[in-house]
Amino acid sequence: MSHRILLLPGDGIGPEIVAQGRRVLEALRDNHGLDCELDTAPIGGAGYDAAGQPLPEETLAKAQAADAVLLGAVGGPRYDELPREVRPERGLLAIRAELGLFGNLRPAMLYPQLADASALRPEVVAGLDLLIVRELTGGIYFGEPRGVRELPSGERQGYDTEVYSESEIERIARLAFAAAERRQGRLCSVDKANVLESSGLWREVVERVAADYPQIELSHMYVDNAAMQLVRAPKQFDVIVTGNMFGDILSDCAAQLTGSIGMLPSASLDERGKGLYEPVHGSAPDIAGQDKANPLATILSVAMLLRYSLGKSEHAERVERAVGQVLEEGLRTADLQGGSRVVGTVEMGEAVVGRL
Ligand SMILES: NC(=O)c1ccc[n+]([C@@H]2O[C@H](COP(=O)([O-])OP(=O)(O)OC[C@H]3O[C@@H](n4cnc5c(N)ncnc54)[C@H](O)[C@@H]3O)[C@@H](O)[C@H]2O)c1
Ligand SMILES: CC(C)[C@H](C(=O)O)[C@@H](O)C(=O)O
Ligand SMILES: [Mg+2]
Repeated sequence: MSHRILLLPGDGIGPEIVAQGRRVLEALRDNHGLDCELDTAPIGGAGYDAAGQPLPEETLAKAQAADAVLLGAVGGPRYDELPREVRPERGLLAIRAELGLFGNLRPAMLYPQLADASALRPEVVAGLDLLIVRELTGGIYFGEPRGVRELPSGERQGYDTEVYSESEIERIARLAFAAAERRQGRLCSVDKANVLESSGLWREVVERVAADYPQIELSHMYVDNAAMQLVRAPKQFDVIVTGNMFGDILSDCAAQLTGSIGMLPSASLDERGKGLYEPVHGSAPDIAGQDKANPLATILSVAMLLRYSLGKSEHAERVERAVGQVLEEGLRTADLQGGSRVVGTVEMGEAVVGRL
């Protein structure tokens, strides 16, 4: 059966890095028996330019029909002054919501070859392997009401609403407990239960779900402490489960532990395991169009796509091994310290393809 994979390059460095992800898929198809068909559609600013909407209807229809989606990144200064409902970021939020992608897996793993590329001392990060499970379709990103209103004084006030229902908390908790079962068996739930009502309920529901996973060691941590602990002693974590906004922030923080945000892949999954895969980083307008972007987060997202949506773990391991090998050989894009040779986006992609 041929697997239908939809590519959504997006904006900024998105097209450059997705082009390298595409080459990896094509090489697996042509040389390693991966049966797949690739299609492309616009999203974000590119969607707005093509169809006046950050998530054109045709793009959504193609995504719904695909077995898996690979996305680059969206957004950029050209679009920052648009009304909020047509901003590129809204397209990304809409596709996550429309496809029901509530479970966002963001692994942060340090390749041993990058131990000296981290902003932290090698002994603090050596062997780092943690997984952030971020709730992706709820919380303050989607809560109503929100807007900007005028107070009686005439002053304007912006407001958003953090909301989590029991069922939303329960399903992300179950995903995280199941992930911890396949790993080291430790789960840390991150919240702000000392202040927020929604976090109080979050903690209560996570505790309730824990009864079904007696073999998992569950702990709770406030988000401010979690940010500090991630930098102080990141190896204490196995799996972290948290809400949408806390997960967004903590995953950028965890990215830097691995050497660069250009190294972090992610998978966003629905109830049945269908998924969208994307690097954790954004469209990096400061380096777009210069062949400087690190394509490895996107290529590692391809590996996650192969493993989770296509059930092709051997192909996934082949990709991950090839990434390890190019790093071992000393190749580095400019965002990564160390190594013996700085290469551009295209050359890094070619090198990975050459080691598959
Ligand atoms: N998933 C997404 O599509 C996504 C995620 C985050 C931000 N954004 C959007 O991207 C735009 C820029 O946001 P930002 O600057 O806050 O975050 P960013 O992640 O795009 O960039 C932050 C810094 O990291 C660098 N960087 C990011 N990815 C890199 C890569 N692959 N290789 C080398 N360096 C890399 C950039 O050059 C920049 O210095 C905004 O419009 C934002 O909304 C999109
Ligand atoms: C661009 C933005 C909507 C997005 C988010 O906040 O979820 C990004 O930062 C991410 O981490 O995927
Ligand atoms: Mg983010």
